[in-house]
Amino acid sequence: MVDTLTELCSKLAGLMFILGTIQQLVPHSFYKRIKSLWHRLENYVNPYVQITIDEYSNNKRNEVYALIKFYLGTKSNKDAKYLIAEMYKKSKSLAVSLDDGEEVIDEFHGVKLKWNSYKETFPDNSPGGRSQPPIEKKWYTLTFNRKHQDMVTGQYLKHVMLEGKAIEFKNQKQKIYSNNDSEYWYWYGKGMWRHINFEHPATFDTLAMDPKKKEEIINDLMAFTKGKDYYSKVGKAWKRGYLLYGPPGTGKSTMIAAIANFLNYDIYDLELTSVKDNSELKKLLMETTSKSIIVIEDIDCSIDLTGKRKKKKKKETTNNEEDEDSDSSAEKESYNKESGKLTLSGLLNFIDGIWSACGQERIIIFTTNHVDKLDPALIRRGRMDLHIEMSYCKYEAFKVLARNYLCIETHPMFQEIQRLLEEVDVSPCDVAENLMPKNASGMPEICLDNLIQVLNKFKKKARLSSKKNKKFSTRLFKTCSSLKLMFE
Ligand SMILES: Nc1ncnc2c1ncn2[C@@H]1O[C@H](COP(=O)(O)OP(=O)(O)OP(=O)(O)O)[C@@H](O)[C@H]1O
Ligand SMILES: [Mg+2]
Repeated sequence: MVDTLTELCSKLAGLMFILGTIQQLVPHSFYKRIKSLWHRLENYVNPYVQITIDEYSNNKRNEVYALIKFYLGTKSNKDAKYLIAEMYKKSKSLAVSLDDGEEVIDEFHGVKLKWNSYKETFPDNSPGGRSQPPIEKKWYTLTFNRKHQDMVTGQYLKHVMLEGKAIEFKNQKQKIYSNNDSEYWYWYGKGMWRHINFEHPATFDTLAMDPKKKEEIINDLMAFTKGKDYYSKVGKAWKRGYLLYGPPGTGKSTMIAAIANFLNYDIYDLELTSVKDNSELKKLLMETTSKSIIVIEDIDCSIDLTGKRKKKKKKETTNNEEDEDSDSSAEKESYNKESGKLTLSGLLNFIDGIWSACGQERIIIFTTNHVDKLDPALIRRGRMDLHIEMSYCKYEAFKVLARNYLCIETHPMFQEIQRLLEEVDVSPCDVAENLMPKNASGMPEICLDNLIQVLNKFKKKARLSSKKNKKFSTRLFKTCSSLKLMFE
């Protein structure tokens, strides 16, 4: 069969030569007719088109090849007999791909497409190359009928790329980035972000909080990830802001880890105190990727934004231009004229300025222990779309912790714990700490009893401090009354 085809091709090449000669001898219109007849004959004999995708192009790894490899990995399980399982450096699990010489038939919109995998090895003839292992050349070919060429190049290959990217993303290990000190990247020429693999075990299942609130957050996240078309329809950048607030140890950082694991997003942990000025903040933002969470922890401690705003308000008041709407005043501000400083307006631009739209699918999270200290402009809806209060541990949250730490759903001692949790403010962190088995026996009763004792101590402390507060306020009241009498 191959021999016959080779013979046919050489005959067609001969005909081509004859056609070239005819072009010079016959009138143009006649030549055009012969040419169209020729094309029809050519399509009849060989109606197939073949596209080759090499593993390397211009000495660089071809990204398209890598994406096709991911795509074919999912298709190959049904058709191909010989597969290769590989563990990529960046991958969470084993990736399966076609072995050399294998073939897969794919179908798209009812059209059959044939993929083949090839490998060739040859010795390295470069100077000193003899001692090196042989050079490997790998490539895929995609064969399809010529009449589907537009569909294949227009739609099918786009579909393969998108699917390949989705599989690559799902398999990729998550990373957590932290920003380098500006001097570090200036002098050492390193990037602005440093990263390590992110391997936090927190999930929404292990997060102790009110189940209704948890469901709301999960629904919000799911709507966000599926909202590409919606965001573009309403003309909004595809990003969402969350403000997590609450006392220490209530799970704000744990929530961030759970969100990252739920969405499989990378985390950019932005340390504002290491950022020199607004332009550096802008550069940092531009270096973040899509499908990521930008986190600013303890935003109230990171930068004295409120102080600067207060100064401005004072100035405005003296000018008799007091503006009650702090939000709009913040947006207008170009105060401080302190170019070379990180300012509130810089941060607001970071969140929703024009350059915040330079990537897609991004979540920005602020955490704070003191929500009342924050400038209203910073956390208004639209910037921080969802305000999530992480509160003290109540009974529902305790049950999640008991399941996590002791593997129990219920216990007779739960009743007393429920009663105590209604009376005292204790963080999930403190509850979790007391549920951890402290000896080898790991008996749940010991841990629960331990927790009850601690809760009782909290209760006693709370009672004492409320008594002290009462005494103090009575004394204050008395002093004020006597002062009032004196002045009257
Ligand atoms: N809601 C929670 N669900 C599960 N574990 C929690 C929760 N809250 C706290 N923990 C446990 O307590 C530890 C501390 O919690 P975390 O660091 O998330 O608190 P935080 O609110 O970020 O505190 P801070 O305000 O001090 O930063 C976590 O490692 C986790 O084990
Ligand atoms: Mg924290």
